[in-house]
Amino acid sequence: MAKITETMRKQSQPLWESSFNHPFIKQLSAGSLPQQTFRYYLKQDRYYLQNFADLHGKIADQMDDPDIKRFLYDGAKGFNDSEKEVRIEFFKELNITQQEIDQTEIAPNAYSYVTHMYHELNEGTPARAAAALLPCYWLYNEIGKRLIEAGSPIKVYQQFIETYDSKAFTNATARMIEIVDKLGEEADAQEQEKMQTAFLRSSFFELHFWEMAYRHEMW
Ligand SMILES: Cc1ncc(C[n+]2csc(CCO)c2C)c(N)n1
Repeated sequence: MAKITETMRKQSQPLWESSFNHPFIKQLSAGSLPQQTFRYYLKQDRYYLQNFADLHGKIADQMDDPDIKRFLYDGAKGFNDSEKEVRIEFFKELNITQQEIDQTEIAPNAYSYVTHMYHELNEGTPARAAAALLPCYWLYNEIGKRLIEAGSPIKVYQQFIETYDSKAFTNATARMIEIVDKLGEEADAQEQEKMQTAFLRSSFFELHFWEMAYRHEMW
């Protein structure tokens, strides 16, 4: 039988293709993405990343397998240390002040995405929540791999691309795929379908995250 992540990846292909071809990504690579748009993205992504780390911990609490537990706890912590450091650097380079951060309200799509992930955990199961986390790793890794060759003429955009093509990040993505496959094997057919839906919805919110930033979406 096909691995559950193979099915998920196939089902989400049209959404992922739209992410690869989104003007945000095309312009990030070409260097023509307005800095204001990238600033907007970073400020919104801050909310996302905080909640993403928090969710890793909450899902880990509910996992039985000690290796999976450790990976997820490390993921929550690893984000706090390394990815956050990169972001703090971006904030400095783009003069995003603490005051500006404090004054930024979470935008509709970021709110919906985060709410979706908590819903999968709180009203669903840890396996569905883990499936909801996976596009975050996997889509960004595929974007990183696609963009790395051409790179970007803008320094911060280039740094952004490099973050997601790194060996450490590629390994973390592979491990997260393995985890979701294992949880899929342990699930019955109905639960597998719910995991697939959780993955597909996150893929939708990933696509709309670019669109949200591109349009500077507001309530
Ligand atoms: C909307 C959105 N989706 C995915 C990522 C990428 N990302 C965020 S945390 C993490 C895991 C480990 O660092 C990854 C891959 C992002 N930044 N913003």
